[in-house]
Amino acid sequence: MQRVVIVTGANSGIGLALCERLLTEDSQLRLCLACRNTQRAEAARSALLTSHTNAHVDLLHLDVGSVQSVFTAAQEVKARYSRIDFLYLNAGIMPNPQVDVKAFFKGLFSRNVINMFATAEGLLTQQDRLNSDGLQEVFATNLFGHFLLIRELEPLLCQAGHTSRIVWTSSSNARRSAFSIEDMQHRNGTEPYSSSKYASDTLSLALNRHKNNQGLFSAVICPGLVMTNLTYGILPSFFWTLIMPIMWLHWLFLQKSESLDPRAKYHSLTSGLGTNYTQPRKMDIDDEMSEVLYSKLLDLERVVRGEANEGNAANKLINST
Ligand SMILES: NC(=O)C1=CN([C@@H]2O[C@H](COP(=O)(O)OP(=O)(O)OC[C@H]3O[C@@H](n4cnc5c(N)ncnc54)[C@H](OP(=O)(O)O)[C@@H]3O)[C@@H](O)[C@H]2O)C=CC1
Ligand SMILES: CC(C)=CCC[C@@H](C)[C@H]1CC[C@H]2C3=C(CC[C@]12C)[C@@]1(C)CCC(=O)C[C@@H]1CC3
Repeated sequence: MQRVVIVTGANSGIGLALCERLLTEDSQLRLCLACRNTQRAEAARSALLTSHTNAHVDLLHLDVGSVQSVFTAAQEVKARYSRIDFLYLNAGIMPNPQVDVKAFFKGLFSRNVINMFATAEGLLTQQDRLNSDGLQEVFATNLFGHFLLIRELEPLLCQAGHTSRIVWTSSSNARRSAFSIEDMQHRNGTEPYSSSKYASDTLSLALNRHKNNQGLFSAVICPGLVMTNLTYGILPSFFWTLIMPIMWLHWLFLQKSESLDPRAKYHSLTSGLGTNYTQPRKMDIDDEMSEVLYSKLLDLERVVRGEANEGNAANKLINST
């Protein structure tokens, strides 16, 4: 049977590389690129069709950071497909990143140096803002839009006798201490990216608890450090060339293993000999918090559905979540 795969943020970076790989693994796929920028999406589709001439590649307009766009895109998906096999939740932003250079040099000579290179702990802050729905942009894009998409697509994801999978592109930068359940949108901090990625790890756990019995399974992956538009937004490309030898040395310390566990994040790594492999690592998440987050997201979903139906002002949202 032809498998249906949807990838958000598929027009560049990791999303596009993933699509390339998926078509190499299974040329019969029905692959749907869910992107907000139509021009870039078309360019991505053409590039994929150049290397996979007979592939079936669809385009879907989706701005995952806009509630209305998610609802419209989900309607379109339901009209096009009767089920979804894989939903890759990959779109993500890190707006206005700032590197704390002082902390970097301090970290370089500390015992925490390996961890610093792997997770950027203490090094990176961002400037977030409210979007037109009245939500924090990073939370809305990296987490909530994807949550709404899952909720809207449940009829296609939870089908009797069929297994569907959700895969979140998380990050080693996801950190418990950057996330507060009282402030899930991260209105008050300076690490919205880290917070949103921790929230997706936690949400994945709750989704597994609530949906496994309906045939829906959620997994979290960590791509490591990849040179994309996102990383070029942190440092210019010549800087990356300069620090690459240090970054590469870090990966030499990583070892190989394999399993499948809803509490593990699957890290994509490269050994010192250049072999690529995946390593599951336990996530710092717990059932209780994942349950609270899940119910808070459901509350927020009810609010935005009310907003979408009534067309009310965004201010209500800000006060109620
Ligand atoms: N690069 C890295 O080292 C790491 C990246 N990641 C994660 O990988 C994922 C992909 O990022 P990466 O490939 O690096 O960076 P890119 O900036 O190349 O890709 C991000 C993708 O997300 C899309 N996107 C952003 N905002 C929206 C939106 N509102 N609606 C729809 N699509 C949107 C972008 O589309 P557009 O062209 O329209 O902007 C683009 O296609 C992200 O979730 C990121 O957090 C995780 C760990 C490390
Ligand atoms: C000389 C100087 C100022 C070097 C700074 C190095 C940092 C810019 C990198 C060290 C670890 C990197 C890292 C990321 C960004 C760049 C670093 C902070 C990510 C946060 C990028 C996006 C992710 O999702 C995870 C990455 C972890 C490691």
